[in-house]
Amino acid sequence: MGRKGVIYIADALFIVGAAWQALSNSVAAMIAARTVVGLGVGVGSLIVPLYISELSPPSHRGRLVIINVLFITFGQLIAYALGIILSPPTLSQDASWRYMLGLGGLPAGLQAIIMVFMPETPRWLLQHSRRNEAAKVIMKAYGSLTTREVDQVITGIEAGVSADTSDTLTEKFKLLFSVGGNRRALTISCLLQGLQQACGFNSLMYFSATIFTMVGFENPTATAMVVAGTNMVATAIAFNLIDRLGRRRILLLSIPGMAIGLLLCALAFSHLPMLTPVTATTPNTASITNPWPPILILFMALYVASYALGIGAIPWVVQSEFFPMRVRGLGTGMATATNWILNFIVGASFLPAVELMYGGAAGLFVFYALVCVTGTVAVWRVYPETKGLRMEEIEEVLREGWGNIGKRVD
Ligand SMILES: O[C@H]1[C@H](O)[C@@H](O)[C@H](O)[C@@H](O)[C@H]1O
Repeated sequence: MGRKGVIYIADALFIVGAAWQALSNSVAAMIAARTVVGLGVGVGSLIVPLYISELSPPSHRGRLVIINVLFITFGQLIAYALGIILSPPTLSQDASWRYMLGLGGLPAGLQAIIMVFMPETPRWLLQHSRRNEAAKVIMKAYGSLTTREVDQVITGIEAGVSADTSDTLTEKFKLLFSVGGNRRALTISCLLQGLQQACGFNSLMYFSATIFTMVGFENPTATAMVVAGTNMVATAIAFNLIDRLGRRRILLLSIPGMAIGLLLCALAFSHLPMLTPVTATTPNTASITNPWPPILILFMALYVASYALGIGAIPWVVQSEFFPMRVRGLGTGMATATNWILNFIVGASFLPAVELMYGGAAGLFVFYALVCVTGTVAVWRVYPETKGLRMEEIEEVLREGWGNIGKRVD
């Protein structure tokens, strides 16, 4: 079917799911429709970074994968903006949510149209013995290469392809877990993806409007755009920094930065009279004279910016370049699954945790800060700097142990 085929499937799931949500008239239909969209999210978030990394020349791979994250954060910002624009009085209560959910199919439709003009990846073409087409795609994607250089790239890809196609899934699992370098690549990728979610960032993405209602903002959705906007701007900055500063250094600055931001948010929460998430349907006007709400926004922006500069984008880059070709599909699949499982747990536990935990939101943010502190130690222990290394050299670094930890490679 090819990588493009799988992208079309993801797009179809988004379009059908979005239309179904917009037209649904019962909770059961809505759950079914959201499940379809959920499948689209799962398929899309695995295949798109893989497509990008297989198509891009090694020197640009990291930054091109971050462009994908940049567009995700842009989409999140647009979603918030549409939430404001389409709400009553612009549209009636019933029409507003139908349009919001239905419009979710639009970017997928656009992507499907653009994909018609995009090539298959050289790797897939070589897997299907379409050498001439693969050479053309490489020429186009890599820029100016001589025929000899193109041949070299093809030989490199073919070596991986032939090993890959002859392995069964069980063999791949065995390879992934029994070969030290692969196991280490898997540990690091899953650790980073897990940390990206367990730090609680998406509880802000999903519930910041609820949080701002709880502490008394009159226009909580507009305020929540600060979170989505900061996330996008800082991801754009990460795009420029990643190859210059090095991933390890960025991570070891950004994760402690997040812990500080979270603790400061907890401090702000403890000074705010808060409604519970359940009763917070109308703003808590009692706290409007309190100086802490704007301070809370500032602290949240610090947390979000620290997140987006490092752990928000880097795990996607790492998983696309740490695995040797032979186990890349399986390895990136497991790391992506780790991301979404923890995303689900954080999303589903946020409201009950605020309600039930000691200290409410403040307590929960202290917990997230502890996750960040543990994460900093784990990254410091196992993540080697790979700045400026080619993918084969990264394999070399992880073959014997956790690599050149803490040493500069430039
Ligand atoms: O890399 C992305 C990005 O940071 C998004 O803002 C976040 O919502 C996703 O969970 C994450 O995977």
